[in-house]
Amino acid sequence: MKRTPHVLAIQSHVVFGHAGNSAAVFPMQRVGVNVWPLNTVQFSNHTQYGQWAGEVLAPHQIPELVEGIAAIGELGNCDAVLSGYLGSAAQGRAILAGVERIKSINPKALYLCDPVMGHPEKGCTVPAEVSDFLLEEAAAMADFMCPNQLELNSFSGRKAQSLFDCLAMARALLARGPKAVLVKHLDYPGKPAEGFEMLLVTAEGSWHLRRPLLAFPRQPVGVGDLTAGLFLARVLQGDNLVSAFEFTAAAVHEVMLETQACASYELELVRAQDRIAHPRVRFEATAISL
Ligand SMILES: Nc1ncnc2c1ncn2[C@@H]1O[C@H](COP(=O)(O)OP(=O)(O)O)[C@@H](O)[C@H]1O
Ligand SMILES: Cc1ncc(COP(=O)(O)O)c(C=O)c1O
Ligand SMILES: [Mg+2]
Repeated sequence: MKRTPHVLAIQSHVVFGHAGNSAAVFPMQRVGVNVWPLNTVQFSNHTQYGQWAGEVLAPHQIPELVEGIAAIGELGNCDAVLSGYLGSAAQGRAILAGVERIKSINPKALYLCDPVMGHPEKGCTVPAEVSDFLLEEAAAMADFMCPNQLELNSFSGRKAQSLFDCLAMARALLARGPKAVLVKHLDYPGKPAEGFEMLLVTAEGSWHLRRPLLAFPRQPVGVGDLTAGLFLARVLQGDNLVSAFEFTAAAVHEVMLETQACASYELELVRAQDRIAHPRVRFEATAISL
């Protein structure tokens, strides 16, 4: 029988709704992965509501929790680490120390870093020390990075001017160490208005994918976290990177369709669960080059 993969997922938790682990854990489980959620914050709701209650986990808790798992002899069963929103560079360094510890016991373990910097237009940004940390330190250790275009622009210090420019930026990030860069959401002048586009860049090649752009009165939050979690889950299930990319686009689109049909602001993950596991739609990634 095929072993069930295990993922240590280090990101935020919201009590109500879906963002961070609250957007990623259930879908990862639904596609067949055991998830160990390590919640970096516990907030009442995601921050786009403009108000929330709750607390940030003290940075020393991250190594303590990882050591606790080591102490019961289970850390070597960790197949991958997923990290999302970071409150500080210190929290990021604690995560990298955990990744290093896990890779020393299980050299095959993977690390996916979602370099969350928020959307300036959504009113959510991270301190400069966090973006420096992501580019200078996390990229060197990550097997996969999943920025959106705003995050990629921020790494590059300029705005992408074309699709090929996005590709060049993703390749520059790839050159810092990861095996693959998944750009979850492209944005460039001249992008067709009716499409939502993504990019996968590896040492072997680059692939572009377009799915329909759906209209929402308020953009749902947590889509990036869902995307990163599903991509990692499918890679751990044995998909090649292009198949995992195509699966992720389809499964996320199914969630967006269900969310739109329910006129919901929060992602309809429970209602869409069968379609997450078995998407009815399919989008083909097409190879592109510079
Ligand atoms: N098919 C779609 N149609 C319309 N909006 C979408 C679609 N897929 C994702 N989105 C929206 O696009 C943004 C996704 O951007 P991305 O950068 O991947 O993630 P996030 O902002 O969640 O980290 C979110 O605002 C999400 O609600
Ligand atoms: C607590 C929390 N975690 C994570 C996120 C990131 O979500 P997204 O996937 O939309 O980038 C947000 C966005 O507002 C948030 O409030
Ligand atoms: Mg995001």
